[in-house]
Amino acid sequence: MTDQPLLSVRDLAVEFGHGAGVSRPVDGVGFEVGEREIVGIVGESGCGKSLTLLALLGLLPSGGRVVDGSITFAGRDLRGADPSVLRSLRGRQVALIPSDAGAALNPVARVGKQLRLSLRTHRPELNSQQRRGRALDALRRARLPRPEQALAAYPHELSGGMQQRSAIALGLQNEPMLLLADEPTTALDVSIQAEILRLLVQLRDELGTAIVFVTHDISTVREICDRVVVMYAGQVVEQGGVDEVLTAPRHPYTAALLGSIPPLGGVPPEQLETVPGMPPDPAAWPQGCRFHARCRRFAELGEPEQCTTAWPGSAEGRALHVACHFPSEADRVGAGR
Ligand SMILES: Nc1ncnc2c1ncn2[C@@H]1O[C@H](COP(=O)(O)OP(=O)(O)OP(=O)(O)O)[C@@H](O)[C@H]1O
Repeated sequence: MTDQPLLSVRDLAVEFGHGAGVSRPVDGVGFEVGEREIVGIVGESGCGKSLTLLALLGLLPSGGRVVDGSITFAGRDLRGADPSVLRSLRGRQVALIPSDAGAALNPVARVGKQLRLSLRTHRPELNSQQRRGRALDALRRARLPRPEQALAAYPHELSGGMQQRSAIALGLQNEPMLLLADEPTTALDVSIQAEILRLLVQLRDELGTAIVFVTHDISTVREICDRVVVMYAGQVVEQGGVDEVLTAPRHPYTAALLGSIPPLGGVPPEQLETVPGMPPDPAAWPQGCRFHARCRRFAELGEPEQCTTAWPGSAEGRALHVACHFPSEADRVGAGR
């Protein structure tokens, strides 16, 4: 790995709306991704994970805009980049795999045609025979069992798992440096989910592609990621190496998320605890630590005033970082809720 991270995001903020109706669902997010690294972004629904990914590629939904921060990819400033630069980057150096393969694949075009069209855009130097060969290679790499048949198939003729493998092949055939995967397995059966996760790790090992993996399920982070970024209410509350953060979470929110998944060995789903309460609204973020109203430690400590008045710090850069006024030194799963 070089000294410079492949991707560096600092103080990223995204807003929607205007005047009194403004909301800021991403509010000061910072993290880095090194070459060949798999970084998981985890947090409950609505905490800003997807918008963070979309902002990196200039793909925010209409009305959304980046209002603060910097995005540096392979030494280039992406925040200030021209839309044409971002367009040529997408699919060539950075690929996005959405949760629903249907959104990545065109339903009315055969898989092979879609792969070849993308190659024609990003690799104009290849002739049609080379494009076909390369498309076939991409499907083989994505471990489609009958790649020739898949080339000739329409997406609806493939199973959900095979569609997702085709979407991964489409994303990876140009050998991008970075793959952004937004909940890439949620639409799939549990056994297929595990296969797709294994596939992503294999592809990183074979091609050296760094991966940012967005999920609300912290157990998948444990399986495939090197580092984890925990988001809550538009901010990063804890980040660091997976082993460190997931075995000894320092932020009460991380501990609560870990308490809401089955321990290894499993318990019946009805006995699982979720994080009690609801996340706040991005149009009216609470003052101080945004988690305080749901934080067991805040209650146990007698509701310290600083938790309700002061944001506990920023979580930037690679170093293990926790944004809490009262972090655990060596918390254990569930102990900090
Ligand atoms: N198009 C939009 N206009 C206004 N606000 C939006 C828009 N899209 C998202 N938001 C707001 O941003 C918040 C974060 O959305 P985002 O999709 O990034 O969450 P997420 O963490 O990826 O959740 P999930 O796991 O459900 O996908 C949402 O809760 C919503 O309040």
